[in-house]
Amino acid sequence: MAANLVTELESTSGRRGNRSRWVTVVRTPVGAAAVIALGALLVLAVVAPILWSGQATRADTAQMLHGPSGDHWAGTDNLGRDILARVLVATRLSVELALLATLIMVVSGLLLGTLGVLFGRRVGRVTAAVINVAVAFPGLLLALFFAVIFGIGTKGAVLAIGLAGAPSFARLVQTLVSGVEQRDFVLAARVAGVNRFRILLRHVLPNVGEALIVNATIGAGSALLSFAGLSFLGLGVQPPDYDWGQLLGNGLTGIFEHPVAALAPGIAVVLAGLAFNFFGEAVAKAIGVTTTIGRIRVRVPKPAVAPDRSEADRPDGDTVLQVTDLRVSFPAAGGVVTPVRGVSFGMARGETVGVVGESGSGKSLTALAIAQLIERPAAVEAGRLEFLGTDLRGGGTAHRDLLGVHFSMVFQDPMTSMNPTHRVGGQLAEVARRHGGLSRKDANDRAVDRLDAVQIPDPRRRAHQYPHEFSGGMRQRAMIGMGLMGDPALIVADEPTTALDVTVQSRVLHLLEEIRREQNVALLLISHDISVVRQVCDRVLVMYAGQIVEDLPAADLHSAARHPYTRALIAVVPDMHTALNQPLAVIPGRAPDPTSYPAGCAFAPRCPLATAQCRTEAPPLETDAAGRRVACWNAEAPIEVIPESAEVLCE
Ligand SMILES: Nc1ncnc2c1ncn2[C@@H]1O[C@H](COP(=O)(O)OP(=O)(O)OP(=O)(O)O)[C@@H](O)[C@H]1O
Repeated sequence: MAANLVTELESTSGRRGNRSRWVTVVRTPVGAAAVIALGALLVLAVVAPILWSGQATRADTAQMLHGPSGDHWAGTDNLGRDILARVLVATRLSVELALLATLIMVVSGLLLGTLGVLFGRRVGRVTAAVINVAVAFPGLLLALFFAVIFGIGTKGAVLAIGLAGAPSFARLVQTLVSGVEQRDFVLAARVAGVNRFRILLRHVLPNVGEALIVNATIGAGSALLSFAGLSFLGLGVQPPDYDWGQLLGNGLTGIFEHPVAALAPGIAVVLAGLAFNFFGEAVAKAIGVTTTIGRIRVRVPKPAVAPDRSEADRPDGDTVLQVTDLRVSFPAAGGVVTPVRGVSFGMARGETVGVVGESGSGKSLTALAIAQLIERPAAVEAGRLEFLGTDLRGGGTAHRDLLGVHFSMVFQDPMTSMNPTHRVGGQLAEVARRHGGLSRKDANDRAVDRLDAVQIPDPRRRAHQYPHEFSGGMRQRAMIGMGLMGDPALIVADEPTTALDVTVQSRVLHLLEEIRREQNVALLLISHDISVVRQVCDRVLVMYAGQIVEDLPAADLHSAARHPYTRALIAVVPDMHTALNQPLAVIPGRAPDPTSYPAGCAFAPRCPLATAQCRTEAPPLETDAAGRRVACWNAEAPIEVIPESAEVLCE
């Protein structure tokens, strides 16, 4: 409760903080000047042609090339037209063209930069290579190149400047998008079966939008300057139309006799460029602290939600998941690394299976492979990979729908599991709408009901809040609620409590256990913490170096673990008898890197029982009469060896 309160206070102050940061920016001299200048520029662009176009086009042969006077503050041009009026009137065309070029830059940059999200990594890599080549050319050179291609004139210049800016904008989009793409809420949306286009629109772009807008604003300033440059060179706006660049070019011909004719449009270009740039910089500064990719702010997420499906829709039998010889590989410098090497296990309805092992043992990759969340260039292979009787190998929309409805995933960090830009209730409702075809109202009602089911107080009000308004434990419970929007047969929870404090941890675990019991859902709980797994699970899979080395009932962990690695994991858990004045025990040595697994048993270099056979021959995972599995040549070594080996292992 206290934790919730603190987080809520922090959240509220965070929101207030965001608002006050904006106010602070407007109050800074640069921020205020940028806002005023940009506002004035836009107003001028609208009103100047209405007020002064007559004066700007009226030729007066008696007043040709006059210097500044009371009637003509900036003098007159070679036809006797008022230069100041022309500069003011040219504001509209100059700004319009700059904005148009910026729009082309943004749209083409967005298209290029998001191809990877829409069409997969391979397309993304090709696009990135093309962008990298394009970015290597100076922008002005590209603009001149395109200007020649599209022809001299306004249209050609707009296209040239827009397309010349596209590669660097596309690179920015790619960088920002790739930072969001692998975040848990995006993975959750993928598990929920949300298609790529919708993931891009609803989850990815809202989280990078502000940074893109800021950069587009700065880009508009650059486009304005580039446009002036092209018009100045005679490649942009052509008479009788005129913009600042063209006025500048005209003024420069007589700069020694009549410098104001060149200065006036020159000053206009510089001031307008600065207004856009400073505005962009000021906004960037305002949102820089909070925005970035993980920023907590306005709208929110997409969860793994889905509507009910009757029991009859499910395949027969008690088996929820069957995994045989699962392997996950990645291309690496020296060839291929395989951090998951032949994992096999099954799960029955209502069963709770824990997966333990040191960091890097392949626990998360196993879960991600089951959830179909591993993409190329990584490769997932399996002898069998069946969820509710359906073969998941090869992917496909049907599998996505099946996973979206009956599979749910709870990630480690409740802060990143939900999309910070959407309301919690909306995120829960999304998959119900997608998979169940529920109306918005029904989906929202179900979301409230599910929030209630995971013990979120005042669920109707909470459904309207954003994730940053929830405490860590509440967010994690909401994430679990998201998984309950459908009719889950399997919940995979990857370190669901690691980021939470101890009291909240036990509430979340208790909730998962309650759901498992009441709804007969299978639970795959991944954890570093063998004592948590022992409390919650029926069965434990012990992973080491990408393989299952032992599979045994959780109740037997202390009394009947046979693999020296399992024994060591148990031995290093502190208990009531652990001396508080001694450093905590650790398993000596290091787990092998996936790039260099040793021959024989991967644990042999750290194992006190290792023999010559262990070092040369990998032990098979053998099943005993009781259904327990172990991969160790010395599994039958007397159990008394545990305290002894623990001592050795915990030196
Ligand atoms: N995209 C990747 N490319 C190459 N190697 C990877 C990639 N993702 C994970 N690995 C490697 O695979 C191994 C297993 O990773 P995994 O995340 O499954 O471990 P884990 O047991 O879940 O560890 P932790 O408990 O720290 O999350 C690690 O050595 C990791 O470095």
